Amino acid sequence: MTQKSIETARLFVVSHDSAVLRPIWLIGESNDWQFESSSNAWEAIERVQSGVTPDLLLLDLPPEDDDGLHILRWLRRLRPALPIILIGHQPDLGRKQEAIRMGARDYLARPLDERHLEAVIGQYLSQACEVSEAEISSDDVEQVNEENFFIGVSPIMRRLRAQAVLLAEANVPVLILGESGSGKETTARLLHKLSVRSGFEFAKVNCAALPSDLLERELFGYRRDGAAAGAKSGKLEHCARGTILLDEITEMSMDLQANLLQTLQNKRFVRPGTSNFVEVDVRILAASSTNMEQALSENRLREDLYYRLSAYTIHVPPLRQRKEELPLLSRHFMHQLAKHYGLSPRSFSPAIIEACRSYSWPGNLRELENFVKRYLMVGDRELTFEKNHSDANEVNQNISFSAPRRLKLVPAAITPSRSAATASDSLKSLVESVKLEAERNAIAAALEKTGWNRKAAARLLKVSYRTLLYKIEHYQMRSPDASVFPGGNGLRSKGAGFRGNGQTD
Ligand SMILES: Nc1ncnc2c1ncn2[C@@H]1O[C@H](COP(=O)(O)OP(=O)(O)OP(=O)(O)O)[C@@H](O)[C@H]1O
Repeated sequence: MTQKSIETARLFVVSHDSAVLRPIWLIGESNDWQFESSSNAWEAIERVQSGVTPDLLLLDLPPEDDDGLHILRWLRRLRPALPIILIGHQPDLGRKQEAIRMGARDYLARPLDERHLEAVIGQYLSQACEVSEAEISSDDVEQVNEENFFIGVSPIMRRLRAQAVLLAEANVPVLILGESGSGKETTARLLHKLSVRSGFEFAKVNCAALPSDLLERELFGYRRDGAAAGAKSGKLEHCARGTILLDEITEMSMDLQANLLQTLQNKRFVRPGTSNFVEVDVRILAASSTNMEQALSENRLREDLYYRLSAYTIHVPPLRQRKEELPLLSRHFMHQLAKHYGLSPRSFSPAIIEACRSYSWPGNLRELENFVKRYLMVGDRELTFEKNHSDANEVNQNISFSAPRRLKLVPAAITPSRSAATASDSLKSLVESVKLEAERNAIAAALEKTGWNRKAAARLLKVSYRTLLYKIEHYQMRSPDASVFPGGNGLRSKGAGFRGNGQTD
C-alpha cells in the first residue's frame, strides 16, 4: 500500500498560459507540492501514458477549443482514477456539467482566485492521498442506484469501469458476461448511470424467470380484452429513452429471440395480439452467466442475435480474480447492511479477512454479501477461527468450497460433534448451519421490527413476500398471536399472510 503524505503530492498542470501556471507553481512551492507542467495537451497525454503519475491534474481549456473535453476523455480512459480539474475561460454551466459528467472533479472559471485555487487543490490532493492509502479513489466507487454501488479498485475492475465509461457513450447493445453473482446487473446499472439515458428508466427482466408467453407480454405488452380493452404496454416501452437489461438471455425462447433481433434492427415491434407497430427507443443490454459457445452449439441462442449483441462484450471477472478487493467490499457490505438493519457495523479481524482470502467464492459478490450479513447478525459469538495445520491445497477452487489454508470457520457450539467429519465437509456444513441461523435471526429481527407485518418484513429483508412466508414456515417461526391459527406455525395453509387480527399484511 502506498503511504504518501500530502506534502509529497504531485501536481501536473496542462497549460501554456503563465496566468495559470504561475499561481499554481507558487501555491505548489509554498505547500511543498511537486509541480510538473506541459504546454501541450497531447504531449501531456503521452506523458501520462508513458508513466507520469500525478496525484492531481489541472487542465487549462483554451478558449473556444472543443478539443479540451476530448483531452479529458482520453485522460480518463488512460487513468480513470486520476482526479482532474478543468480550468475554463469563463463560467459556463453547461460545459461544467458536461465535464463533471465525463468524470472531471471540478471546473474552475477564470480569473483564478489564488486562495480559492489553493483550497480546491488542497482538498483534492488530500482526498487523493487518502485514496492512495486506502487504495481507492472516489472514481472507484460509484453509486449506481438508490442502494447499490459499483466498486472497482483492482486493476481488472478499473479496466472494466473504463470500458463501461466508453461504452456508456455509445448507444449500442452490450453483452455482459460473468459468473452468477459477479456483478453483471451492477455493471449494467453502471452503464446506464454513465449514459445520457440515466435520467430515464432502467429495468431488468430475468428471461429465466418467466415462461415464454409471459415473457413476451412482459417485454412487448399485449392487447387487453374485456371491459378494460386496449393496448397494455410492456417493459420495452416503459423504459423509453432508458435502458433494459435482459438477464439470462440464453433462456429466452428462440421465437422471442427472433422478435428481439427484429426489434434491435428496426427499433420497432408488433405488439402481440395486434398488427400495430410500436416504435421504441430503448438501449438493450443482455447478460448471461452461461458459456456462450455452448449455448450456441446447443441452439439455445440464435447466432444472429448473439453477433448483434456481442459486438461489445464486457466480461465481469469472478471475485476470486480480484481478491484484493475483499477487504473493501466486505466493509462496504457491512456498512450497507448495518444501515439497512439498523445495527452497528462489526469490524473484520485480520483472521476473518485472511480466511476470506483463502476461499474461492463460487457465489461471488452475492455470496460475500450473504457472508457479511451472517457475520453482522451472529458475529463471532458463534464463529471461532482456529489454525488448520494441514495447510490443505485449494483443490478445485473454481467449484468447491474448500477449507481455507490456515484458518477455518468453526462454530464453537458444535465443534465436538463434528470432529469425525472431514475438514471440508465439516466446514461446509458448519458454514451452512451458521448461514441458516443468521438467516433465521435476520428474519426474526425484521418480523419483530415490523410487528410481524410480513409484507413490511419482506421489504426490509429485500426478499419476496412469498419467499418470506416460505422461510417463516421452514424455520417454524411463530408470531406472538400464532395461537389463533390452526396448524400451529402462525401461517394458514391457504391464503397465508393474514395476520391474527384479520389484517392483511
Ligand atoms: N462492483 C460491485 N461493487 C459493489 N457491489 C457489487 C458490485 N458488483 C455487484 N455488487 C453487489 O453484489 C450483489 C450481486 O451483484 P449483481 O446482482 O449485479 O450480480 P449478477 O452477476 O447480476 O448476479 P446474477 O448472476 O445472480 O444475476 C448485489 O448485491 C450487488 O449490489
